[in-house]
Amino acid sequence: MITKPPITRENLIDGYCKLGVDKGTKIAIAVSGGADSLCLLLLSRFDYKVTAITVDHGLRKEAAEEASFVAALCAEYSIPHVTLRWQGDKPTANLQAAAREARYDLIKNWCVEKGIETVAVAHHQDDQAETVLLRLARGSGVYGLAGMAPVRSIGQGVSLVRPLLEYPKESLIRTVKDMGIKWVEDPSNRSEAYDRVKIRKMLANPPVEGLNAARLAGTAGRLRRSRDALEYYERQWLLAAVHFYDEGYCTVDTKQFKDAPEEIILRALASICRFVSGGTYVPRMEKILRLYSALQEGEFKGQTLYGAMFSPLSEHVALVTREVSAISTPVALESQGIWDLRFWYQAQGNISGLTIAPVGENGWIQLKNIYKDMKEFSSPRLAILAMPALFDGEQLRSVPFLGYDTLKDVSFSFSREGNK
Ligand SMILES: Nc1ncnc2c1ncn2[C@@H]1O[C@H](COP(=O)(O)OP(=O)(O)OP(=O)(O)O)[C@@H](O)[C@H]1O
Repeated sequence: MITKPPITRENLIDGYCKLGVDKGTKIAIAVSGGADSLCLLLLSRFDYKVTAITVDHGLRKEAAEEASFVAALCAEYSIPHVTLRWQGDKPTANLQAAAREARYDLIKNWCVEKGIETVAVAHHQDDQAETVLLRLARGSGVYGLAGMAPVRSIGQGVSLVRPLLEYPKESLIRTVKDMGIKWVEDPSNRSEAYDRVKIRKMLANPPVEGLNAARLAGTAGRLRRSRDALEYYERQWLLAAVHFYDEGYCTVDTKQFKDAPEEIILRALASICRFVSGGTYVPRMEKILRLYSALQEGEFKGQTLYGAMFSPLSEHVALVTREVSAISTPVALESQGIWDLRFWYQAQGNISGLTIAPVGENGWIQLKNIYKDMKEFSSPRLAILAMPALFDGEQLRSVPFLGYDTLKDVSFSFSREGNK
């Protein structure tokens, strides 16, 4: 039996420190009201400037009560607390994943507003072990089996940290019990409708000796190091082979495919797709392999993957641009927002009636009528087609990246979104 380390204030400080979070830092702690997140909150409050955040997803009738429970507990301990609500229509498919994404988004936006750069969540060793088994069941490789990251960016300069990943749930419960604190039990944690719950039950009675949470989490830790090493070499390859442009496209030197390990190139291609299309997904391996062989054979004119389009630019250079048809239809311009998941913008002045859309063929024709020589733009045509532009109805009014602007009473700025 592997002994379980107790979680104390001191070793939590060590844990935060390993994740690059110094003592005294402002931290937002995501607190559901369960034993794990209460443990994290109550042990962090002495050495960090903590604010507790509870998200009410509006999906269970008890959620509002749970948020009030956390608020009351925080008031008792003089800890600042805020409840954020997930408003608007909820999807019917993949509700759990959508709720998680919405939760991180709400928390991130709140942190950006308050100038907080660190969000802590209370995932623990048992969660990590379950994640590894779930991913094994889906055929993951090194990247997935490395489990949940101890630290990762969630965009706009905000990091998500998981300082409890090495601690078993049992020790967190023990700590909260010792404090004499009650907590909330989420009923979905028991519902056998979820694969995670089935795996949890299996781990409570492992069919093979050694198939326990500590071992599985240990394996995830080792694979995380392997993954870090692969990412290091992927970055080196990207630096040598790819030129990324702020306008949201890139060029790839296909000569650099030679001699590089396939794993590195496949990962790099996935990163390129994410950069160009703004998504956070990892494209399916078979699809990346198909793209890779097309690139090697030089047969990739207009080949698309996850909203990124690959086209030959010259003999050994591939141009990767955002697939215009994958961009949603024009959206009304607001005073600030994120467009196409790729660009963050801010607009001031008389913006009513204006929309944002890609330049597209319509905008291109209008640009051609204005500029006699389109070659004066350094970006290739396919990249220009996907650039953000402002329209008044069908009329092109501004393409900030090209310096084209007819909106005298509107000031406008674009930058790449978050960490991309
Ligand atoms: N409603 C919530 N409000 C604030 N924080 C939450 C909420 N739900 C979960 N969290 C945070 O996320 C941590 C993990 O919770 P949980 O395992 O339920 O979430 P998840 O990441 O969506 O789940 P899964 O483990 O299924 O991926 C909690 O310990 C807590 O820090």
